[in-house]
Amino acid sequence: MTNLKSTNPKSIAVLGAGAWGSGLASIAEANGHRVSIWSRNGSYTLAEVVENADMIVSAISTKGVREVATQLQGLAIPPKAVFVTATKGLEPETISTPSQIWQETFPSHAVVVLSGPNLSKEIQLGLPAATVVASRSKDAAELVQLVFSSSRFRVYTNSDPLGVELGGTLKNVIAIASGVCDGLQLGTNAKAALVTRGLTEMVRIGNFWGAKTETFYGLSGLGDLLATCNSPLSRNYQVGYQMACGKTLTEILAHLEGTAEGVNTCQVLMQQAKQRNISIPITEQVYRLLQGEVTPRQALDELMLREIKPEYSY
Ligand SMILES: NC(=O)c1ccc[n+]([C@@H]2O[C@H](COP(=O)([O-])OP(=O)(O)OC[C@H]3O[C@@H](n4cnc5c(N)ncnc54)[C@H](O)[C@@H]3O)[C@@H](O)[C@H]2O)c1
Ligand SMILES: O=P(O)(O)OC[C@H](O)CO
Repeated sequence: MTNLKSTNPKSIAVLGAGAWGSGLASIAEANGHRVSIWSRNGSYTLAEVVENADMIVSAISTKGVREVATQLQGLAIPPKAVFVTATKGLEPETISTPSQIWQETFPSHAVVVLSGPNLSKEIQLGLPAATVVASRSKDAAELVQLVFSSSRFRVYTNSDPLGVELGGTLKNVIAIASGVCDGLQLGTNAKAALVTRGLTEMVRIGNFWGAKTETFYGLSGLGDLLATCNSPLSRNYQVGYQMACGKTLTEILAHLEGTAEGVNTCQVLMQQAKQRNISIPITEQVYRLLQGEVTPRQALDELMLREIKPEYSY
């Protein structure tokens, strides 16, 4: 059965040759598109890669997004090129999401967020997965949907780019907590409670910033939360798991393959929560753990012994 729509081959520039940039490049290439990849250490220049691009896909870690966007600003970008961002983080200085950085830098271009339960190692193995592409431009989201959809990668459109982007970003902190939960062997009940209350925390922060509640119950929120909180393939989960096993954050990060965005996201969220009086108790304990202020067991006790309260208080 093949009922996937197709589109003419497009020129796709992928920025970032890490795990996810390479994964997205492979999906687009397998769908017959012309893909060129740029990375800091690669042999092509940014100008060469974006020349004639129909789509510019960024899978750069948060820390490099503004720097690369600024470098691109001085280059000749095709006026109709669509920007796609797959980064899951927040810029500490501005609290901007990656899509906000791209939109601010390229105000006349459409920007699409691509986010979902997408552990790149599983996708490399050809295992089935689904994702979400979200934009204020329906046409741009539908174009990105066509470029990436395949029998192994099901792509849904969504009109809440902020909610989709925050789902992928905020779940990283809860994934660190889930790694701790498994590392301490706290059991399935504890994990269910943690992930469910983690989702409540994500909705609370997301609503504060203007994202829609229902987006967090979709693939880019709950979906990504389930994948990341249950898989040792997740780098964020690994940070928590290994801390629960007694390693220090410095030791873990020194050997971690790729980027665990949740470490920085947690700091940004805590600053915001303090300034704006938002209750994010799980994030607070992850923050204190990462800072070395509490042990994993003390963090657990702090959460369990909080003042008792009603379940819903968004
Ligand atoms: N790996 C996954 O399974 C996965 C899935 C979905 C989303 N993501 C998100 O995608 C982003 C990238 O993840 P990854 O796993 O590919 O990470 P990675 O560490 O493997 O790759 C990061 C890439 O960003 C580049 N980069 C970092 N700083 C830069 C700078 N200052 N200038 C230019 N380039 C810079 C690196 O060179 C590298 O190419 C993260 O935000 C992550 O949360 C990852
Ligand atoms: O390895 P992580 O923890 O960055 O998670 C990767 C993706 O975000 C999963 O969707």
